[in-house]
Amino acid sequence: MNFNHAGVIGAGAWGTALAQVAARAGLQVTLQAREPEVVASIAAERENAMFLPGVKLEDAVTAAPGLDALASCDLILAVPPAQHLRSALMALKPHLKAGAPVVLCSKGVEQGTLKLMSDVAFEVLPDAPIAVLSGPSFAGEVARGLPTAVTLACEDEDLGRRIGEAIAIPTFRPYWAADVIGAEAGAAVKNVLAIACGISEGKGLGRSAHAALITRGFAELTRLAVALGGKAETLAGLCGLGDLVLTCSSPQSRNMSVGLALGGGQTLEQALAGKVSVAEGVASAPAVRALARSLGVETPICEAVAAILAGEVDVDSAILGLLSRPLKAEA
Ligand SMILES: NC(=O)c1ccc[n+]([C@@H]2O[C@H](COP(=O)([O-])OP(=O)(O)OC[C@H]3O[C@@H](n4cnc5c(N)ncnc54)[C@H](O)[C@@H]3O)[C@@H](O)[C@H]2O)c1
Ligand SMILES: O=P(O)(O)OC[C@H](O)CO
Repeated sequence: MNFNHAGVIGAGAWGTALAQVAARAGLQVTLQAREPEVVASIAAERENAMFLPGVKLEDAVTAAPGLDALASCDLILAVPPAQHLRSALMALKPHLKAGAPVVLCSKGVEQGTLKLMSDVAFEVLPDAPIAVLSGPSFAGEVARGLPTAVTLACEDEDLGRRIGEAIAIPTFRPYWAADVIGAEAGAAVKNVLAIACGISEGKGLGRSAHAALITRGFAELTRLAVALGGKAETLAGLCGLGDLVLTCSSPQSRNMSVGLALGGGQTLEQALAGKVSVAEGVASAPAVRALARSLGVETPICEAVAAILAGEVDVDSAILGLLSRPLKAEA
């Protein structure tokens, strides 16, 4: 089956950037937007002024308010915030074309159930082929045509390859993989670690601390992913190390910027005030902590972030706690 018409659920920054990529790859694209003003601004100005201002959208991108508009799509890109994926897929279900693959692009763990995005999708859409797209990719950069590469994970590797080829353009290079769980675990945990790196930066702890945090964070991320059934080699790729390095290294990251604000002395409420964009690590941190504990996996950095966000500990005490941990072998 060739893909001709992509439907994108969620016209936030990333949904809009992916719509742009798919259109540049030659697909017709229907972009479902919850906000009437987003539908209107795309129709009138060819721009998503609310979530991705300054990017002129390709003619092949059409915005629509309802998921019924995706009924003829042969490829779905699901891009709502992670905590809303379940409700979005339930709303999609009556309109989903038989056999159309659903590519999960949200990064997080569902609160309450502690499920990865693919577990949620398998529950809601048991008959749909599922894939995961993840990797180092800031929406603004991708939409402006700056280059990157991502992981396209699908248990059916031939389908993963065909989806990857359908949406690839020279500046957006999907590499396929079979390890869906590894790809998703990397995506969810890196957002929590980016908050930690932001805090370190906001407190002025220096470049050495930053590098040490990324490295020990990568060890946590890999341990948890492997305990969930992922492969360590997947986490060494774009959806793990690649995305971790990006998100932990730039204030363009919403997650890192929340950490920067916390490290600079703001409360979580102040750090999130006035933001239209989602910082997924805030919602995922308690879920990642609970998931790791349930599996007996040590994740001290994620634990510290979850405790700070929950107001259980202040930033300075959390840092002291991490620096006072017993010394141990590195590997
Ligand atoms: N922005 C990026 O650079 C980027 C890159 C890769 C992956 N992602 C992931 O993509 C997902 C979406 O992020 P984004 O940056 O596009 O979002 P965004 O912050 O730009 O926009 C928020 C989105 O949430 C939607 N929304 C708000 N409340 C909702 C609800 N109750 N139900 C359903 N949708 C609701 C809005 O309509 C909007 O589409 C996240 O999981 C994020 O981690 C983002
Ligand atoms: O802005 P963030 O922190 O949500 O990160 C965006 C992307 O996930 C980076 O790959």
